[in-house]
Amino acid sequence: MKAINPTSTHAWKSLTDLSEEFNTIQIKNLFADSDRFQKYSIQFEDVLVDYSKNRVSDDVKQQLLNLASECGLQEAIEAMFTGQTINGTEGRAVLHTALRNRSNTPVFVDGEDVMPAINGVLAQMKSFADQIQQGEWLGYTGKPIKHLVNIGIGGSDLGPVMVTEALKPYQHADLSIYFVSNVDGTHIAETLKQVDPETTLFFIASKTFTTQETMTNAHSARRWFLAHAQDEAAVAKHFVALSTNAQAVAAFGIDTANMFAFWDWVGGRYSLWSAIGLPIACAIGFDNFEALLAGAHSMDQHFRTAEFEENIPVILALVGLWNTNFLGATSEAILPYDQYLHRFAAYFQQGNMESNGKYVARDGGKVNYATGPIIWGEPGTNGQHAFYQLIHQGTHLIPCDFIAPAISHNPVGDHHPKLLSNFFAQTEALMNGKSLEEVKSEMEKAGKSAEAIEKIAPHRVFEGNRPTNSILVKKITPYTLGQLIAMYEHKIFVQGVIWNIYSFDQWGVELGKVLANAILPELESEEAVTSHDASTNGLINAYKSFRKEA
Ligand SMILES: O=P(O)(O)OC[C@H]1O[C@](O)(CO)[C@@H](O)[C@@H]1O
Repeated sequence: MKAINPTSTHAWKSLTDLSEEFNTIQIKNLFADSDRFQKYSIQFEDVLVDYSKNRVSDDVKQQLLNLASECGLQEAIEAMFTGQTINGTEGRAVLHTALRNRSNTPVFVDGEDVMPAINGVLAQMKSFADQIQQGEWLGYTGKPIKHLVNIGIGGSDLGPVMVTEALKPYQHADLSIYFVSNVDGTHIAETLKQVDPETTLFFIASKTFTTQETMTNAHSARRWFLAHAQDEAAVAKHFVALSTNAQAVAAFGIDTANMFAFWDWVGGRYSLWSAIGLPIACAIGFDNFEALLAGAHSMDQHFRTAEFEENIPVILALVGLWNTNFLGATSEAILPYDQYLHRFAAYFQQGNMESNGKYVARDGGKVNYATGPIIWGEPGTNGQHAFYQLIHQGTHLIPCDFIAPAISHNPVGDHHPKLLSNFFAQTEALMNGKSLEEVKSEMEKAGKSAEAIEKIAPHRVFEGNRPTNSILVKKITPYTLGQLIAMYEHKIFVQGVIWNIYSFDQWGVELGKVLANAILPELESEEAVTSHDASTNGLINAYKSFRKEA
């Protein structure tokens, strides 16, 4: 992959010039072009992406496309899909696309086709998920499994949580699923209160099988289980491992026959397509898991082959980059108008921020431009009654992605048209705003006094001109969900390429882990610590003093 400082490109300079005009240009005025919606929206199968409500013109779009070319995007895409070592700091390929490569064409890493191994694990997953779904996998007292408990954190948690929540309508009626991630004992304790050891299956999900939180929760689950089962041999019926580390799985006491493998070229936050997806397959059935893979594969094909100007992930990435690097946005909100997608923003908080939250460029120098934005969001309409105030009238420019299905899984009364009317209204309001004149005239019509109008009217003005993308899908199915996830994954990839950073490592999470491991033994004794700065010493010593009263 080319290592190019994007600010040294011709396109970056042109975009900088254009940004002077586009910092103040009114999006609503751009709609004087009656073809704007057609020109600035892309439909791929049942996914429609409308990016027309952005401060984007033909010139801006052209320069963004030039930027992508100058930064070697096409070569970078091919490098990823063909298994080249694009994770430069860990010396690894990045092949979540191979995990869902339904065309089954060979994909080589170091001269070896990875597809047979992928297909082998998928077959193992199918056989296991079928047994769970059909009530054939029996616990130590001969009863079928009813409760699925995934123990994992980060990428070994967020993907399966988000997908099983999003696809709840597809979940087997006799199965319930729980997720334990936090090392806070409350998480495992409250979960174990809800399940029965005779009918519970634990998935210990960890790429490394060394993560402190996961191992601590896994040991607690094992102790709890053995306190009931009183038989080590029963562990094999109730614990499976999803990992790349067979040695650590065996050391934990899980038979490697109950291990579902994946590989170092699967990044944690891109791993739901791998064995990490086993709880998904068990909850919604393997056919539905395969449909999820197929949806992602279709988006992969679109991403790899569509012209950049008609390429959804590329366009979303470029528009996001325009907002971040040229129009001053520092965060992006993901706002699904679908209750089932309530963990979607949290999922991409890791996906995006762990990938592109980096200030070191590929050559080891410090970047001189903004990289990954802060990602956040909640489902509409809840967010409207919480933080939309700031999006509409705050001092920060916050580009928003609105996501909604046209068809609800729960067509109760008029809930869905009401939900969607809010979606459409918000994007319109964010763009159009409301002028002082409009407010004054409304207040006059409502019979307000001149004094009240003078005092209150400015507070009721909306500047508007807030950029939004609208992503409308026909229905949230396993297939379309796979498409949406892959769409955002590739958006992150494109931005990482242009920002000239390594999107697939996560060194920034290491320091805190190391320091916590150093502090843990210091918490054992009651003696005051003096080994840190005054604040950290003070806090540790206050903790030791408070806990005496426990
Ligand atoms: O699957 P593992 O190895 O337990 O790691 C869990 C998570 O921890 C991280 O390494 C961050 O600490 C994530 O990238 C990863 O998804």
